[in-house]
Amino acid sequence: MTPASTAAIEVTGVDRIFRRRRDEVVALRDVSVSVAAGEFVSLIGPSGCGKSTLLRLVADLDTPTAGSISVFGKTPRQARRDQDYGIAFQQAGLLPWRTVASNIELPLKLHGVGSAERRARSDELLELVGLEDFGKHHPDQLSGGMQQRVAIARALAESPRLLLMDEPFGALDEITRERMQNELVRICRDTGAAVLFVTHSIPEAVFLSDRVVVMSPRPGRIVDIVTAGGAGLGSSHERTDEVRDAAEFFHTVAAVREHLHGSPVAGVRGVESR
Ligand SMILES: Nc1ncnc2c1ncn2[C@@H]1O[C@H](COP(=O)(O)OP(=O)(O)OP(=O)(O)O)[C@@H](O)[C@H]1O
Repeated sequence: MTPASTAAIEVTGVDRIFRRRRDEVVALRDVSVSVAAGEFVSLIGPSGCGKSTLLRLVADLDTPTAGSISVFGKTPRQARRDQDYGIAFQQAGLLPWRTVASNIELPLKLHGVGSAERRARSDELLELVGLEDFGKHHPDQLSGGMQQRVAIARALAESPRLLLMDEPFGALDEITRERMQNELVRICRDTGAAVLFVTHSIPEAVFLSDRVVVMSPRPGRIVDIVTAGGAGLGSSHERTDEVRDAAEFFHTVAAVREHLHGSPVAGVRGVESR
């Protein structure tokens, strides 16, 4: 049993260098960051700064050139075997020939869970993401936002303590996107899952996160970590639509924006300079 104090993710001194013949791309250089159990952390930075690379390393889809990564105190490989995390990426990635319910049940089926238990779990998850009437539909009968909710339900199927999400709402219109953000806040509050979330949207990162990790390009490094809670926005589990109109929200968005553009804001609460 992992002690509750064990971090969900611990990344220490990680480099990822892609080498091909004489070319070398330093995608990540000396990256250290942790995500506590139940914490919501976003990665934000310009295109090509290594956000997806970092997420892929945590998900055991790639290995670091240097440094170490642990997930609940285990190697990423062991965490993957133990189904400690669920993954949701930008494209919902649903199988079109399967119904919504059987898409959600797929990870359980692959791990040998019996059909009655699978059905009970998919009913529960469909309700959680507000799609209880759509289990028998096929993905192409759903809107983009509904498909994303199915993908999130599938990522939650094995009750992971951690979600790895790479721009899951990037393809959605603004209204659906805000609705999905509200849903994700509720789901995280209900399940207590930690999240490592990649996004290009500063307001999305600030709305969802306890901390926003700001990265710089070439080589990808962490330049700042903005603590949204420390900036007066409270825990990520308590965010409601009213937060979007709060002065603290605009102030924190401005702080992240200025750090992205490389000029730290003097006197901003909750900003850890690195
Ligand atoms: N398999 C690979 N082989 C070679 N270079 C790669 C590979 N994967 C990523 N890179 C390079 O590593 C750098 C970081 O890429 P990555 O996809 O992590 O960036 P990102 O911040 O997620 O970008 P975006 O915001 O555009 O999705 C880029 O320069 C990219 O070209």
